Amino acid sequence: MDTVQNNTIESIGYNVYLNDSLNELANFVEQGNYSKFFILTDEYTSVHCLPLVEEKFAGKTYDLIEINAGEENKTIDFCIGVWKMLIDFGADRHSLLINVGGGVVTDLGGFAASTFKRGIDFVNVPTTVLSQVDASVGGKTGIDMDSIKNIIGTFTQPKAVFIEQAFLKTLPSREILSGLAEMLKHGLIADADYWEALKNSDLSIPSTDLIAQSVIIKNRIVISDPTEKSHRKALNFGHTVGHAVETYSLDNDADHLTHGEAIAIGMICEAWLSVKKNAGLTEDGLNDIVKVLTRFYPKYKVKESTFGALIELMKKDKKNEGNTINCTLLKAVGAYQINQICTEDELCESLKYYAAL
Ligand SMILES: NC(=O)c1ccc[n+]([C@@H]2O[C@H](COP(=O)([O-])OP(=O)(O)OC[C@H]3O[C@@H](n4cnc5c(N)ncnc54)[C@H](O)[C@@H]3O)[C@@H](O)[C@H]2O)c1
Ligand SMILES: O=C(O)C(=O)C[C@@H](O)[C@H](O)[C@H](O)COP(=O)(O)O
Ligand SMILES: [Zn+2]
Repeated sequence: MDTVQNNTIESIGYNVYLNDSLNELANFVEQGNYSKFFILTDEYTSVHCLPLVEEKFAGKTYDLIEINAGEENKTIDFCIGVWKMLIDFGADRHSLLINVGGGVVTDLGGFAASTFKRGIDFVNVPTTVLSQVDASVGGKTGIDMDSIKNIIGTFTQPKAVFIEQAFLKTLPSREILSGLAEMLKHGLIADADYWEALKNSDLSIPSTDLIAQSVIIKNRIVISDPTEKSHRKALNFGHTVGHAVETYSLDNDADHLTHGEAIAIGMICEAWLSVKKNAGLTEDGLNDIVKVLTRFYPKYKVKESTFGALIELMKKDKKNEGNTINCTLLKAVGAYQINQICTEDELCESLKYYAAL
């Protein structure tokens, strides 16, 4: 479970396949006893990634469902579109949905499948770094609504995940960096050696070994707490502030932040809070985190006039209980503390710290 064996990582009732994984997909499709196959893509993955998947379909028929690319389309409207297509194409309960894309496709596709006819099987073929190391694994499915990230969703595990490094050749470098933010998060919450390795690696296209290390860290945490009652909140480090900044940017900037860019900002703020609130992280640890994250990610202008709106968004975070804002902080590089209540003033101070860097 904690290692890669035969290019496979075992999760909760399903396997994550690495290397040669599209042949595993072909086997899965061949042996699965499914009545119909559906492939979900977005407008770019249908061009760049679908051909590689199609090669493995060798004669099997499938129906293609395509959504518009981008976070702004991770909505109920596109989900309804997917449900309608499933109905029109005659999907039954023995159908399989194959999500080929980044986190938007795997989140929305997983949600559509987990609710269609009360749930049909789905598998993920993640095509971005972010979806390979994070979104495709662990069973969080969902869509955004009313400017709240992932507010509607389910915990439903895929039947398998097929990670193929070849997809990353066409991925823009900004998207590679977006996924790197979640990899760095995995180091920060759980593995200081991995954090060091990432700092010193060529990350233009992350190696399958680094991707596997991230999946192992995420998978270990998910297995311990699949529905986020406690320790899974570790995977949300950087996301209290990060999701607020991401949503704000989505609603206000023409060229909005990627998920990873926003989480990088959130990780700086929440690392600062970790020191400020004596969670354990040292000043040196904070400086190291800031140095690394500001090297990878361009500075984003967070204006003080937006702090109020950002706090309102943080109040809607799913980790909160009652009226408090609940963060995951760092005990050290490689160790976390969940359920750390932060006041609005503290959160504003952390944003000021980021803004002044
Ligand atoms: N469920 C989870 O556990 C989880 C974890 C992390 C993030 N997420 C969610 O994932 C989403 C972000 O996912 P993402 O970063 O993959 O973004 P994304 O799905 O929007 O993909 C980014 C862009 O890359 C394009 N693309 C995808 N693969 C490509 C390829 N191989 N070549 C060329 N272009 C390609 C897409 O069309 C899109 O334009 C967010 O909604 C986030 O909330 C979910
Ligand atoms: O898998 C998890 O658990 C995570 O929190 C991973 C995050 O990187 C991811 O962005 C997730 O979608 C956030 O979930 P949410 O419950 O905060 O919406
Ligand atoms: Zn994330």
